[in-house]
Amino acid sequence: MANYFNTLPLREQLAQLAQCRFMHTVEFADGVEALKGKKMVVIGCGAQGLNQGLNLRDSGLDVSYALRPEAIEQKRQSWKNASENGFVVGTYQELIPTADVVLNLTPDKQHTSVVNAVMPLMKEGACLSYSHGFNIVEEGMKIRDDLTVIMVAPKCPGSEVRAEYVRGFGVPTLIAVHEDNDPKGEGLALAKAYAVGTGGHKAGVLMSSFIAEVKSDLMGEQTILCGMLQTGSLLCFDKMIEEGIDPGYASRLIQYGWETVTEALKYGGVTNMLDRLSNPAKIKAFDLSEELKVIMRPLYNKHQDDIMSGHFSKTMMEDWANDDANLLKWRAETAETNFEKTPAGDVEITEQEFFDNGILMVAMVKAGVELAFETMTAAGIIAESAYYESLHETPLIANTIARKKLYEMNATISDTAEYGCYLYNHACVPLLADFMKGIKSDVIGKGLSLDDNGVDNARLIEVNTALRSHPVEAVGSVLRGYMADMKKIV
Ligand SMILES: NC(=O)C1=CN([C@@H]2O[C@H](COP(=O)(O)OP(=O)(O)OC[C@H]3O[C@@H](n4cnc5c(N)ncnc54)[C@H](OP(=O)(O)O)[C@@H]3O)[C@@H](O)[C@H]2O)C=CC1
Ligand SMILES: CC[C@](O)(C(C)=O)C(=O)O
Ligand SMILES: [Mg+2]
Ligand SMILES: [Mg+2]
Repeated sequence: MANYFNTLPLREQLAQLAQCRFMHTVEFADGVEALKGKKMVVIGCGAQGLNQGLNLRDSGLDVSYALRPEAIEQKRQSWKNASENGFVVGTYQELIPTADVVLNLTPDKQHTSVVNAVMPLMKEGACLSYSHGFNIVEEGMKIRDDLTVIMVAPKCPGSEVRAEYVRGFGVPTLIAVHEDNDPKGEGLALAKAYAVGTGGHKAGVLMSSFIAEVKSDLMGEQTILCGMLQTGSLLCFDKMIEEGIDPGYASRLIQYGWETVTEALKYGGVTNMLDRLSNPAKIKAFDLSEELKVIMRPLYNKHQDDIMSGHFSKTMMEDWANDDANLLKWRAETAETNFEKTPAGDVEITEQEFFDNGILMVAMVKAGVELAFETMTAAGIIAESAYYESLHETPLIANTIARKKLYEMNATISDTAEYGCYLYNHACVPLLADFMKGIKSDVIGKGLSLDDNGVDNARLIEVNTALRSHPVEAVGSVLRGYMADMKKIV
């Protein structure tokens, strides 16, 4: 198997990367009809498997779970997830031959072996679905000619796929049909019905390609979504301790601060997040973020370049072949960091205080969102896709940190995202060492504490104009217009 993307001529690579069309509500008028009465068999019952399955069943579809024998015999968590929720559970041999649609929701690392095991059992003309195209794009998996291959990729963690559905909404979703595998021309109808079944159509569906999804998903998760939040958490915590802030307060400010400041981002973009600060604090956050962008831009470019060239996937696959040695080591190291080991203190922080005392966190989010968006679009990824993979998903990942710190984030995201997050973190911490030397508790921990909130009018207008005219704000305000039913979290 060879990297599929790298086998394509440049013009085809560019065409696939640029594939992105926002789908209109009327295109989902048939609801889940294309899947009604069809047997959907999910392989794996983890973060995406369980939550997508619950939504699909609540949308009136027939869902069951095929698990590997050891998971059933040992009554593993996947078995508990499926059976305690009342789903039929069986082996591949029992369930795959009955399936009209097989949903491969196992970790990316397992896709080649899982697909090789289930493909011979799949009935003629059935459909194989993924929620991330790594196996097809980066590993070059070849699927039997009679099978339809689709992708329905929610742009958020599995827990939020369920939470948003239960709130009556959904999460933005990318759908695609693998052009090498659409023998009956029904891939799009199946993918649309699946997106409706998970609730995705209420938040916005992009008709994309396997390639555009993979190259943007990897970039978002490694940089702003997970890498930046992890790096920011560790650096901000250590700085506060160095500055004599109470550890319990510092821990709480970060653990819940990402969620609070990015809630403002979710509702009104970077502009609204910075508008929540006083005028002097806004100018300070803006200046810090401009400085951060200059320092971090080469790192964002490197991540995007390594993703495009296949270097990232090659090195991660080497780690897979080495029993995840790096992943497991980095996971254990993260558990030992000061931030992870310090429980949030029993101290009240008001919603506004998270902004006032977290100016650096706001600056980091702004810098990360804008850099990720700028880097993705410069690489040929369309603005809508880049928006979902940067600004839109950041609050959804921040929510996981509020639950149980970095542990929860890294447990909830895919192993692929977790691996990329550590790579970014290891490169970004030393990169920001000098910058952090100049940081004091006025921008993280205590707030500016000014007697006078006066600012220079011309400078404030300059900052406001720059904020509002960034391209992520333009596409964001259009896309958020489609998400009017989005529910408040904090
Ligand atoms: N995590 C997320 O939020 C997102 C994930 N995705 C994509 O969704 C897919 C699933 O990821 P995610 O939900 O994180 O996965 P998880 O790690 O949460 O779940 C994996 C499931 O697969 C089972 N599994 C593991 N190894 C094997 C194997 N060799 N054979 C069969 N089953 C196996 C596990 O059960 P057991 O070990 O008990 O057998 C478990 O139930 C990936 O393609 C990922 O990129 C897309 C968007 C977001
Ligand atoms: C942010 C990581 C993600 O891509 C996701 C939840 O969308 C993943 O792979 O987990
Ligand atoms: Mg993703
Ligand atoms: Mg991902």
